[in-house]
Amino acid sequence: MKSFKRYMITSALPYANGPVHIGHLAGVYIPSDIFTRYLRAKGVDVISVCGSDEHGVPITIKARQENTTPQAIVDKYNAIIKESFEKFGIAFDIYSRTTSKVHYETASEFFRKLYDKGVFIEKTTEQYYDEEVGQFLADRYIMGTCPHCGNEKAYGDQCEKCGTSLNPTDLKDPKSMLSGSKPVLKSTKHWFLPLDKFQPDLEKWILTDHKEWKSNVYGQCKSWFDQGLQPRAVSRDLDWGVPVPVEGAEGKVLYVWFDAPIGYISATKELTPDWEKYWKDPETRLIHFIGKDNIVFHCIIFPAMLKAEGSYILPDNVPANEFLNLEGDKISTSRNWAVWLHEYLEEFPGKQDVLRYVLTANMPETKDNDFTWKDFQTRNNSELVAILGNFVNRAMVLTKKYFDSKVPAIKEIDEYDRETLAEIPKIKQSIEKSLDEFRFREALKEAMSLARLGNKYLADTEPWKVFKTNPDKVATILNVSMQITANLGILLEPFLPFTSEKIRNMINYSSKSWAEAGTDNLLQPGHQLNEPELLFEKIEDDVIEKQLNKLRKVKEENEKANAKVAPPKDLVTYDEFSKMDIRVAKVLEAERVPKTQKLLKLKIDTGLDTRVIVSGIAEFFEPENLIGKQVVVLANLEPRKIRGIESKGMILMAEDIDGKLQLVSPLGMVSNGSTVK
Ligand SMILES: Nc1ncnc2c1ncn2[C@@H]1O[C@H](COP(=O)(O)OP(=O)(O)OP(=O)(O)O)[C@@H](O)[C@H]1O
Ligand SMILES: [Zn+2]
Repeated sequence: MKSFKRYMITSALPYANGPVHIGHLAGVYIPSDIFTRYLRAKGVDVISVCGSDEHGVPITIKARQENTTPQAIVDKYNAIIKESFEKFGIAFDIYSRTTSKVHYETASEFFRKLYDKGVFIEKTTEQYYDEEVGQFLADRYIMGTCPHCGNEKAYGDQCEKCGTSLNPTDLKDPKSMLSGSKPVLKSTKHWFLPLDKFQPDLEKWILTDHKEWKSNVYGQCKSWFDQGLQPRAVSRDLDWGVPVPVEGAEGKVLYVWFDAPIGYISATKELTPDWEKYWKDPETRLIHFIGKDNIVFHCIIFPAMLKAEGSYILPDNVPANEFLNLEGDKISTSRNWAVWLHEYLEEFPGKQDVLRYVLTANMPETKDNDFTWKDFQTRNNSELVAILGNFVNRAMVLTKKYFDSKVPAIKEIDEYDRETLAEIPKIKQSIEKSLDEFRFREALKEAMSLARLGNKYLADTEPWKVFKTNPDKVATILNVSMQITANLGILLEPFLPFTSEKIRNMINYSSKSWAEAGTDNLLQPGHQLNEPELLFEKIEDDVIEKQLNKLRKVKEENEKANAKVAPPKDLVTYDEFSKMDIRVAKVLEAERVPKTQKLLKLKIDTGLDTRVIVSGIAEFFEPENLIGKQVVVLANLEPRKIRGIESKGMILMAEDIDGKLQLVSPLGMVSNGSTVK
């Protein structure tokens, strides 16, 4: 790898329309923090910046909903987010915000420079305009009927029911969300960044020159290139954001994804007058930490902007993570399905490192991953308490008991002691190798293997049994144990900064310099230790149960909020109803239709005959559980071929509001073929 003089680390700017949750930490801020702390411990010249992303439409919508101003919304969440990061030890050099004065100037100048160089394409397009309010409507401000699925609450950019991405003009019966009126099309001018022109350069830069990037990142970039890059509008008709700094752009602001990444530069500018060195000197290694939904912005759009500007370096790596889920469901701010950091801090005071540990151990590095409270408890109790905490505590307490808290000198040393000490530099090396490759889970595992080593060493050597007969042996054992403890104090620092500090305080060794770790004589004989202190405590079942109950409540509330009974249908005559031949039938055989997810093939006895019905219920029933059950069927439905199988009739089901199906069956025994009327 090319060697660099300094590092510029950025972490995705959290969007200031809500607090931060465990997904944010696991996806972006913990990896960024581990990496930064590691570099600092090595004495590398590094700056790490972040800040709140405070523009864009969702913030204006939230302000409108809460009857307040966008500024009030971002002030509130910026403060909460900033404090959560500080308390979790996420050690940015600066946490800024995109509403800062420096940012307005920087983003404005950046746009202006590209404009003056003639980079942009100017295009006039037709866009929806709300005549009552006198404002162009952002895609998210338009609601209408989805042309694909008929959902009446589809947005101008996407139908959240069927997932199709839309243009506002695709919607049937569009309505302005500002006034409820029908919007009209009106022409408006915008500036587009011609990404297609940058494609050859970007493609070579990533696909040829950065084959070492994580495969999830590389793969996503490749698929963007394969589709072919298109010009992208970088301005919006909106009154919240950085005004487009050119004539004739009144009422227009920079697109939030044009403005946000420039926030990294502005934050650096606020931090140091030396900022240009970190952004423009090719000897700086620029690294963006982000989650997977931000890949295109950091690997394609922002680099295109930087290239167009001309004086900036491009990122050397973008080690994006996949997503963290919570108890099997996608984390969601709007559905309150999250573990919020500010709440965790109140409910688990002093346990920041436990969460840091669990989130690192489960980091969604190569695929989406799940956070569960049960796993949180297990990792705390059987790893942090039983291994790391137990080892350090034993080493400290025994040294206090036998040697008055002074590190004893090695007297006699055997093969096992030597082998144990020889592991220390090896473990340090593997941690480094993993960190250098952004494999944080692996790195943490290696660091913990040092604690495991110590724990096993003490269990095997049993100094508490040996002291009476051979105190010299015990001196050696505890010297070895204290060397391991001291190494843990340094090597754990990037991962568990609070615990590492506690260890270093206990052993009276303040340096966390990475260079010092990896040796077997960090603590000299006679070195005075401080009082032992417990590092972790057991987490009991009731604590976990409380968290699970909290989530259950959220689920129930969401279900209630979404509960919607299907609308009534038109009236039918008795004649129409009586045409339906509805019968009780018994399931004789049931099997899955091969190569399908949803279909079951059922053989049933209708009393009239034995026949086959294909039913789309495989997601809800195991075939063997249906056999022998009485069901209700519409017997005279026209036969239909499904997957080559003739299906005669339909099994009736009750569909719950969440889409789950239940069989309909007579309450008492009746014979097959009984009619339902
Ligand atoms: N569940 C998650 N797992 C991993 N990374 C995440 C997760 N949620 C958000 N991120 C990442 O955190 C960074 C900041 O997120 P941002 O504030 O933009 O929120 P978001 O993606 O809108 O999330 P949310 O909808 O939950 O608020 C982004 O890089 C994003 O990819
Ligand atoms: Zn739809």
